[in-house]
Amino acid sequence: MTARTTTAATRTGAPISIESVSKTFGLDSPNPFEALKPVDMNIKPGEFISIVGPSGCGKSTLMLMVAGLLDRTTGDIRVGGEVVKRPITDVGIAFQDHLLLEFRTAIDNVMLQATIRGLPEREIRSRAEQLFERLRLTKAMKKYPRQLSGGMRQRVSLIRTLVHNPSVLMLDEPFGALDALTRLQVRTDLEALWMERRPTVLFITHSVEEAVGLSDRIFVMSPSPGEIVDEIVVDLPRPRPIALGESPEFGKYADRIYQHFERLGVLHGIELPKAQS
Ligand SMILES: Nc1ncnc2c1ncn2[C@@H]1O[C@H](COP(=O)(O)OP(=O)(O)OP(=O)(O)O)[C@@H](O)[C@H]1O
Repeated sequence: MTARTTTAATRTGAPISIESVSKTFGLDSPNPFEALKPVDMNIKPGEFISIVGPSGCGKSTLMLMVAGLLDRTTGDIRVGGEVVKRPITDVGIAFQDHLLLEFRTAIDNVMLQATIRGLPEREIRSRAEQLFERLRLTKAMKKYPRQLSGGMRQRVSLIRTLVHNPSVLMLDEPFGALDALTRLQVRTDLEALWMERRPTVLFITHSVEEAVGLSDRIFVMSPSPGEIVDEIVVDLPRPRPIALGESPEFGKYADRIYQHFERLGVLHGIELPKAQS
């Protein structure tokens, strides 16, 4: 797939279609391992999708296949209408580990996107500076990662993921290592940034609260080998409040996901919150 040539201002989210995509590792070995059963998803341009499921169910495997970083065993994946055959370029990817280079300042870490992708440096620097300001991180721009808190580092990583204004964002547990308060802050920042330009987002999380707080649609996966057991449309207004967990609407969505986890043996002996009507 070639990088799109549209300017940052005009780019919008790309549709993603996933048809009967499965993954078995070590097919040629004596002990092949089925990590993912066939999965189907149709993601609309600019949609915010979460995938929730227990550890090891194949969430990251699916994301890596959509990004073209891992071969699929069966099925078809299209991003922006093009079949994924190699790593896609019009994408921003963030993982739980912020992966900032220690010997580069925050702004220089972000500017790596321009260097690696051969993008116009002035345009990207100006957008980077706007994003630092937007996330109240202007003072952190010239600091090195070791001089920043964990939450600041993760937000710098988010800026690096977004600075080239990709059509698709793939976020694999990006808040996993953060404390609860910082998670709330980064979640709010992510929703606000997404609402400005609406890239298509694939968000992987263990957190039911984050999935409901951020998504247009949630795909719930079974334990390994993973398959999709439910698809939930989250019909809540945006921006969503920080204290969403206290609202009855939130309770209904969260309850539905927890019921799956209980039925599938992921949760045992836990008193589930009763959805209020
Ligand atoms: N390269 C590989 N070779 C063999 N098995 C692998 C490989 N990569 C992943 N797996 C296995 O596939 C399964 C799914 O892994 P994956 O990382 O996709 O799960 P996950 O749902 O993202 O888990 P977590 O939430 O813990 O990050 C796991 O059992 C994992 O050990």
